[in-house]
Amino acid sequence: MGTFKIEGGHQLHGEITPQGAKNEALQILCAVLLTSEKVSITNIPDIVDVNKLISLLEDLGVKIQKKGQGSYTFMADDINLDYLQSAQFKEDGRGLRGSIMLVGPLLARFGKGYIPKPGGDKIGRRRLDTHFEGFIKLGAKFRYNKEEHFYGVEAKKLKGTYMLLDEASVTGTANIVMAAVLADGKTTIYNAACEPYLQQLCKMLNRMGAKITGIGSNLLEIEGVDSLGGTDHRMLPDMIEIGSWIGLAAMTRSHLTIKDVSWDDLGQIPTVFRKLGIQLERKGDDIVIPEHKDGYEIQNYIDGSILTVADAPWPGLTPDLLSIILVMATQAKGEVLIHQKMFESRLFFVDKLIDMGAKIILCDPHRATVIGHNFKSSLKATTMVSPDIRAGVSLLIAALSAKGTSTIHNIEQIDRGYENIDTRLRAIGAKITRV
Ligand SMILES: CC(=O)N[C@H]1[C@@H](OP(=O)(O)OP(=O)(O)OC[C@H]2O[C@@H](n3ccc(=O)[nH]c3=O)[C@H](O)[C@@H]2O)O[C@H](CO)[C@@H](O)[C@@H]1O
Ligand SMILES: C=C(OP(=O)(O)O)C(=O)O
Repeated sequence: MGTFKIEGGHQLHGEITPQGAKNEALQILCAVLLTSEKVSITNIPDIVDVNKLISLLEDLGVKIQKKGQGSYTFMADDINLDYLQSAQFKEDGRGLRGSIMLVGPLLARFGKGYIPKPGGDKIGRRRLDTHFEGFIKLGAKFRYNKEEHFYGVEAKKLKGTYMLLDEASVTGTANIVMAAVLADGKTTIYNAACEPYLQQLCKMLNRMGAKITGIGSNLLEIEGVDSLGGTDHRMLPDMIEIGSWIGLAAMTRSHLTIKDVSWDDLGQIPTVFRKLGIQLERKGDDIVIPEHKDGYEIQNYIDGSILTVADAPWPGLTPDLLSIILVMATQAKGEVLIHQKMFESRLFFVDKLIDMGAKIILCDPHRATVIGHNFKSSLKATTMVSPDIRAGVSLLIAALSAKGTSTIHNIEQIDRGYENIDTRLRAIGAKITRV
C-alpha cells in the first residue's frame, strides 16, 4: 500500500496544467475496437486506470504504438476473441470500471462481448442494468454467470430500435452508442447522458463514419453503418482535476493559474465554485485564482436560506466534485448542505475531516452539513487511508492546508486518476513525498 507524507500549511504558487480526462479516455480507448483501421489519440493521461485499459486492449490483440507522452496509435485489425474467455481476462477485466465499455464495441463488431463485474470505486451500488437492457433492446442475448460474476451478450447482427434509458448512465450511454453505430437501421436513445466526454465520443465516432445526431442533448439518433474507419482524436482536459485544483487553491489560499481548461466544457463548475465564494478569473482559456487573503464566503439563496450543492446528470454538477467541494467548505465563511444524490457511500470519509477538526454533521449517507471555520482555526494533521479516488484527493487537499505532517495510505486510489500528482504538486511548492 503506497503512502504520501504531507507537510501542510504552506502556500502554493504557480501554474498547473490539467491532464487529459480520465473518464473520456476510458470511453475513447474502447472505441478503437470499432474499426480495423488506425486510430491516433493524444493527451491520454498516464494514470493507473487508463494504463490498465491499454494493457487489456493489447491482450485482446490491438496493435499499440506509443508515439510520445500521452500520444498513441491503435489498430484493432486482428482481435483475439479467445482472450475474452481466459482466466486472465476474468482477472484483469475487473480491475477498473471503464472496462465495461469494451462490451458495446465487441458486440457490435464481432457479435459477442463479455466482461467480469468491473471494479472502480466502492462508493455505493453501481449497477449495470442500463447497459445490458440497452444491448437486449438492440437484439442481443444476455447471460450472467453468478458464480464468476461474468456477463455476456451475443447477437449475429444488432437491430436499431427506440429506447428510453432507465437512467442517464454515463458509461451505459457510451456503451449503447458504440453498439448502435454498427447496428442495422436507426436507434433512438432517449434519456441519454450528454456530458462533454460523451459528446467527444460521439464526435469521434462521426469522424470515423458513424451517423449520430443530437450530440449534447439527451435524445440521440443513430443511423447504423456497415463499418467505421480510422481517425485522430485529442482528449479534453480533465474537469474533475480542474475542480480539484480550484479546491486546492482555495484551501491553501494560494494564487494559482490552471492552464488550458477548455472553459466552454466546464458547465456548472465555475458557477458552483463562485457560489462558494471563490474568485475565478477567465484569462484566455486559463482559470486564474487569486490568493484569498480574507477567505471566501458561501452565498445563501436569494431568500436567505442555506445553499445546497447537489449532483445531477449533466448539465447538472458532476458527483465526482462533491467531495472536493465539501472539504473546501470546511474553511469557508458560512454553511452549506452537500447532497450526494447518486452514490450512497461517498460521504463517509467526512469522519476523517471531523477528526482533523472540521465542523461537519453527516445527516445521512447522502447529505452532510458543513459549517466553515473561515480560517479562524486550521485543520490538524493526522493519519488517514484514502477510501476512493475523489475522497483521497480531498483528504490530500485537507492535509496540504492542515497544521503539521499528515500521512495518507492507500494512495493507489489517487494514482488511479491523477497523473504524477506528487511531482506536479511539488512544482507549485507543496511539501509532499511518496514513501
Ligand atoms: C468511468 C466513468 O466514466 N465513471 C463515471 C461514470 O460512472 P458510471 O457510468 O458508472 O455512472 P452512472 O452514470 O451509470 O451512474 C452513477 C450513479 O448515479 C446513479 N444515477 C445515474 C443517473 C441518474 O439519472 N440518476 C442516478 O441516480 C446511478 O444509479 C449510479 O449509482 O459516471 C459517474 C456519474 O457522473 C461518475 O461518478 C463516474 O466517475
Ligand atoms: C468514481 C470515479 O471513477 P470510476 O467510475 O472509475 O470508479 C471517479 O472518477 O470519480
